[in-house]
Amino acid sequence: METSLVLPIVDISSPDKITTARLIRRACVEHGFFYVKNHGIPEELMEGVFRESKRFFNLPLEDKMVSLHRDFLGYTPLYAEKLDTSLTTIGDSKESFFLGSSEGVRGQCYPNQWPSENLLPSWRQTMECYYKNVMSVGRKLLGLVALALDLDEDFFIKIGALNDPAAVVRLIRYPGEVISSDVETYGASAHSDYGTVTLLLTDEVPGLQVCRDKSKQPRTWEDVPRLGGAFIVNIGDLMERWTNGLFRSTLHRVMPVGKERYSVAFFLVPNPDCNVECLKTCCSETSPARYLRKNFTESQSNCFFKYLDHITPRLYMAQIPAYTRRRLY
Ligand SMILES: O=C(O)CCC(=O)C(=O)O
Ligand SMILES: [Fe+2]
Repeated sequence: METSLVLPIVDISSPDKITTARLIRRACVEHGFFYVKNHGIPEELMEGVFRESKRFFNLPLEDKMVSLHRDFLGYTPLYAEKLDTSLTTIGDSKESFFLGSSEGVRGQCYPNQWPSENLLPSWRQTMECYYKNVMSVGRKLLGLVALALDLDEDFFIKIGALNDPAAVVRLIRYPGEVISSDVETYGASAHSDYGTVTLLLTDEVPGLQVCRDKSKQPRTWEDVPRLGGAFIVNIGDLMERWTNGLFRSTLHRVMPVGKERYSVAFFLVPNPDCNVECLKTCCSETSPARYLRKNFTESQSNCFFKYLDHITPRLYMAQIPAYTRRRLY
C-alpha cells in the first residue's frame, strides 16, 4: 500500500528559534524528514541550477564522459550505481553529477570535474553560486538542529564539523523510459543517506518515497510530495549515530513514473576528520551510548566499526559497501 506523507514545514527564517528547534526535533524523531521554507535562496538561482543541469545531461555521452566521476566528483552514467546492493537489478536508472567546494584544502585536493566552458559557458558560475548558497542554508539548519538537541547553536561549528566540509551537490536525472526487464527497476533503490542532513530540490515529477519502519515486512512506502520552493530535508546516518539513534535516518527510494525527472540533492557531510561520538544530551543512564568501544575478542565480526566509541566521517564512509559500478562504456 502506498500513501502520501504529511510532513512538518519548518520556516527557517523565523526569529523564534526555540519554537523552530522544537518542531525540527519532533520531525527528526518521528519521520527523519521535513520541509524547509523561506531559506532565502533566490528562485532564479534554483531555476538556473535545473536549467544548467538539463543542459549538461542533454550533452552527447562522450562530452559527459570527459567529466567522469573520480575522487568523489563528476559524472556517473546511467545504471552506474545501485544504492540497494541486495538487488539483482542491473543498477539504478539515473545519471548524476557530483560537485564539491571549489575553495579550501578540499577544493584543491579534489578539483571539480567541470564540463567544458565552450559547451556550457555559465555552468560553473551557476553551480559555484548554488553550492555557496545551499551551504549557508545547511549551516543555518545545523545550528537549529544543535538547538533541537539542547546544544549551543554553534556546537557543530565549534567542533570543526564545518571546517572544509566534504559536502557535495548532486545533480540527478532519471530518464522517463526504463529498460524492460523481469525485475523491478528503481530510479534510486532503497537507501538512507550517510551525512548529517540532506537538502533536496526536485522538479514537479513525483517519485520520492519513504519507508518509516524498515523492520516491518512487507515494507510500507509513502510518497513525499514536493512543496514548491521548499527543500525536502532528511537526516543522514552520521546524525543518527551522533544522536544515539534519537534522530532517524529514514529509508527512502525514487520510483520511476514513466516521466523524465530532475532533482538536486545537497549532502551536508562534515569535515572527514571530525569526531562523531554520542552527544552528551542524547545519552543517559536509561539510554546509554549505543556505539561503545568493544573488546576486539568480544565479537567475531570483522567490522571494525563496532570497536570504536567514536568515529569520523572518513572512517564511516570507508564502511559503506562500495556501490556496484558497471563498466558500460
Ligand atoms: O532524487 C530524489 O528525489 C532523491 C535522491 C536521493 O535520495 C539521493 O540521491 O540520495
Ligand atoms: Fe537519498
